[in-house]
Amino acid sequence: MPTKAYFDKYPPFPDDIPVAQLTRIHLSKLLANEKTESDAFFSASRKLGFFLLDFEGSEEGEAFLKNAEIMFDINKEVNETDVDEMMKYAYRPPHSLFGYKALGDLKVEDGRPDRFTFYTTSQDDMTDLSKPLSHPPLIESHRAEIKAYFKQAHSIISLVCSHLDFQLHLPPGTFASMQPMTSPSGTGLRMLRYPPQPEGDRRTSLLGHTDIGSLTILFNITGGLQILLPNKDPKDDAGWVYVKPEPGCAIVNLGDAMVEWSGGILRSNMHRVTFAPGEQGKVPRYSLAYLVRPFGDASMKRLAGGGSLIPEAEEGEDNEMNARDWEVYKAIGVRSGRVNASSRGGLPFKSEGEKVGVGVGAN
Ligand SMILES: O=C(O)CCC(=O)C(=O)O
Ligand SMILES: [Fe+2]
Repeated sequence: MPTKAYFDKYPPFPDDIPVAQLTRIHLSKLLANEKTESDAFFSASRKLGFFLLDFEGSEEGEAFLKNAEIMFDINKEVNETDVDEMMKYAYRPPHSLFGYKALGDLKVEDGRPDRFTFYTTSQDDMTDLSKPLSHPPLIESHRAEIKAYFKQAHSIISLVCSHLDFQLHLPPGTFASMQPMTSPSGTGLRMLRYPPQPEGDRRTSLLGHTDIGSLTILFNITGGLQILLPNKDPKDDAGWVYVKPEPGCAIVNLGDAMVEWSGGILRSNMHRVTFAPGEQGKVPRYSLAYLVRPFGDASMKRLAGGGSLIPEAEEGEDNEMNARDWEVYKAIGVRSGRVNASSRGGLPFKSEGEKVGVGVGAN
């Protein structure tokens, strides 16, 4: 989340509600290759698939926080622009998630409409890898800052990936090579706005899901994000707990691509957004999600072999699709209700070089 100055603009998160216990990982310690921090990061990536990444105390991290604040300012303005104007830039799911999503375009679990809007920019577009997409003037006038944000976020992701390589005994650069900035991908920066909900009619705004891509860096200031605790039923409200936003930190989570590549060792955990708790529920909620997707032609097969700790796939177990086709397949499945999202991965794992033969997707 941005710095304390931005938190001070909002009512406080209540201190008397249960919250998820996320491990706090420090960017500065990952940059310094501290083994205990790397181990803690890996453990959180397997057990919960969510952790807090603290940017304070690192020059790179603090520059990123500053730019995140600029993104929050843009978020507020773009999502508060007149809806008729924004509909000129509407997104086109399932093939493109870039652009504007109007209020209520998606459904929550019980079939009622969602309660949020978003505007998503494409990394390829903003870094000049693809031909420019059309945007409202506000976004056009901030291309330089958005491009800088993509570069900063991608550099952080590459660092996280280098620790995954180390932990899984993969050659350096393996995970980063699945999502370089130089190859076209569906990677985007999503600016989300959740209007306050009327008292007496409060419910889920964004349905429970796992992220399709590899990694997400999420900033928010007010609460509302909830994660499903491991081994809990998504239909049971008691299994969902709020994540408390912390100044100077992002919430980082792993997505389904990581489960595919790691043969189920890494975890992609269900999460959803509901009304913000306490006084925070009375104000609009903004969040900022950098959603990393593998490059379009990337293989979704396991990164097994060559001494890695990832178990080899059994006959027929490997995912034969490339990332582009797999993402469309999954997006259509989720929208049509063919696929019910569930937390995946976090499977048992032997770190002493002895591999365990386990299937992908078991919970
Ligand atoms: O708005 C949030 O806090 C979460 C957004 C999210 O989970 C997503 O866009 O995938
Ligand atoms: Fe998500």
